[in-house]
Amino acid sequence: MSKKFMPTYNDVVDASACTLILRNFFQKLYVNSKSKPPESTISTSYWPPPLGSVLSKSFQTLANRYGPLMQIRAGASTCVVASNAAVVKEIFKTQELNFISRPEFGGSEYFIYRGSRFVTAQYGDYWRFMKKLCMTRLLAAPQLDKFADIREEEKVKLVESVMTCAREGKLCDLRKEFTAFTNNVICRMAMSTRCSGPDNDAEKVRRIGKTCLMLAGKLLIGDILGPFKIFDFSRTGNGKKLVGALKEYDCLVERLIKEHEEKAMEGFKEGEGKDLMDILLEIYNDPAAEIRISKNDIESFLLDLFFAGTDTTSVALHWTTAELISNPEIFKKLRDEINTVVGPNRLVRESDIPNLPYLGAIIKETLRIHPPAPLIIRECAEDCNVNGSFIKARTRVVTNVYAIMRDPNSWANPNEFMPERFMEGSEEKIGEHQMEFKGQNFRYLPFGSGRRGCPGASLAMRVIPATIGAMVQCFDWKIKDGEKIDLSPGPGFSAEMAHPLDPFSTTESAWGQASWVSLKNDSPRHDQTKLGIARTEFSNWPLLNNSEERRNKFCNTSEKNIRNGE
Ligand code: HEM
Repeated sequence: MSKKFMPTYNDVVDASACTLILRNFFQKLYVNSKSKPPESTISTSYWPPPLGSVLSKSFQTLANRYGPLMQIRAGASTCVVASNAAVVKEIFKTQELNFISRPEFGGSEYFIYRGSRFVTAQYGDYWRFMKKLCMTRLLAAPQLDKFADIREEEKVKLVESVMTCAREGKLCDLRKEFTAFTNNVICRMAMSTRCSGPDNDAEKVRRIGKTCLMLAGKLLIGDILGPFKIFDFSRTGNGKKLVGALKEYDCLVERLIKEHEEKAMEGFKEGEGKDLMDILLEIYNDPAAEIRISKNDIESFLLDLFFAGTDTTSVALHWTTAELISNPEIFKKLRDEINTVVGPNRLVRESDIPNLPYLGAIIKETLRIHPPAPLIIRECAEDCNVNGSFIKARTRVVTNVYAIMRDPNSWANPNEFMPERFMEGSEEKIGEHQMEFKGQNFRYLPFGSGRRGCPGASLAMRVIPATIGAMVQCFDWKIKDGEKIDLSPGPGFSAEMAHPLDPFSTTESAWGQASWVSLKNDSPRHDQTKLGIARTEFSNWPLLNNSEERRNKFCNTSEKNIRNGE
């Protein structure tokens, strides 16, 4: 029952010359394929590459037509897409070991750390050793507890930075603030660096990471284009740039490793915490370690943590803020909960999270409706059958988490933001599995599932609620009358908002209403800290559809700020 799909190009937003070439290509492919026998019993569709469309949404639309397990061919690539809880249970649980590896992504040929990368490592001794290390030491609760001060300090700095913008009448670009915050948290935990100081190493890591992700994304599209790789200029342009960025990272981290080794030789002072690089170097130097890791492994692993942990967390913060601004009654209910449990004299702490169920429900609902990793990619090790359909060894299998967490068969009003569904006693009878993040409830998978699931879930579930709680305590957010925040997801693989919250501005009169209290914090480091807790009115910039108009507006304002010496 193999169905064929004639691609329509309505999905393709960028109607460029390239699209015309691709249209011819896909028409030919479609015609040619008519005479070929189907390779499997899975419904097959031939699909244009992702130029401008939201991949997870497009896959969801195709799944409505072709079923919860379908095969998609785009250019030289074939992949199988799973889109409902029952099918995914078979992949993630019943046949877990067969689907535990990840394929190498586009551009991996350019990765100087090839062979030692963790996120794309094949299931084997190295991956098992590193995963166990993550779960039992590096990202386990006792180690996360040791880093609690770092996260607390960075959260206060974030709040202060947004507040400074408000106080000085500057624009506040929330997306940048959240990215710098998550970047600082992970860089400080991993290698004791942050975006400050003369070297500004964390900022360098952020910039390099961003470049690598952008280039790897382009190369991935090159992968999909197959015969049209030539138009991607990857071999001459993006590939070289990627190698360049990775070499820059290599130099930076090698220096940091040297500094860490020198520090270890001197010996740690009492009470001085070890960061992840210190722990990894200990394992590197341990002759009895189960697996001997190299310095290359350490560098590559830290880059993976950075890739996997920074954007996902900041995107979740961004989406949660957008939903709270769009839903003032939910915002008010949350602030009431925080006022009752935490009070007005200190910021929400991670230890408060268990006592703030509505805050927890809001974060869970955000991760359901706007998953920061909407498509999970694995690879099938051996020929097998899933849901009665044959899947060939080495096939890429994409789990469409976005579609699963918006499946009307699993969720009431799936496209509505309703945190109440995650509260105890909810009529949705979500069940206790829903309350944890190991992905054993196969209709709720923001962090994936099983042994290959996200090792950073506990960290994310400490950082996101505490940060959102503090932001809700400190700021009032308002949209200009009659305007709405555009909650559409961004194109391609991205999980970001298509139209990020524009830079915010605040008015004098609103600032005049600010009330001040001092921040009381048990941690001795915060004794001296005075923080203004302000009920500040931020007005969202008009959401302009025209990107030229958006750019002009932003540039004009920046220029004005520069002229004013800000
Ligand atoms: C809201 C935040 C986050 C979300 C939604 C998220 C989501 C995910 C998902 C869906 C996967 C794939 C799981 C699978 O294949 O089943 C994953 C893998 C991974 N995540 Fe996260 N993640 C987040 C934060 C973090 C953080 C903070 C870190 C670490 C600092 C991290 C580190 C990783 C790593 C290393 C992997 C690869 C694991 C492996 O291949 O075995 N993530 N994450």
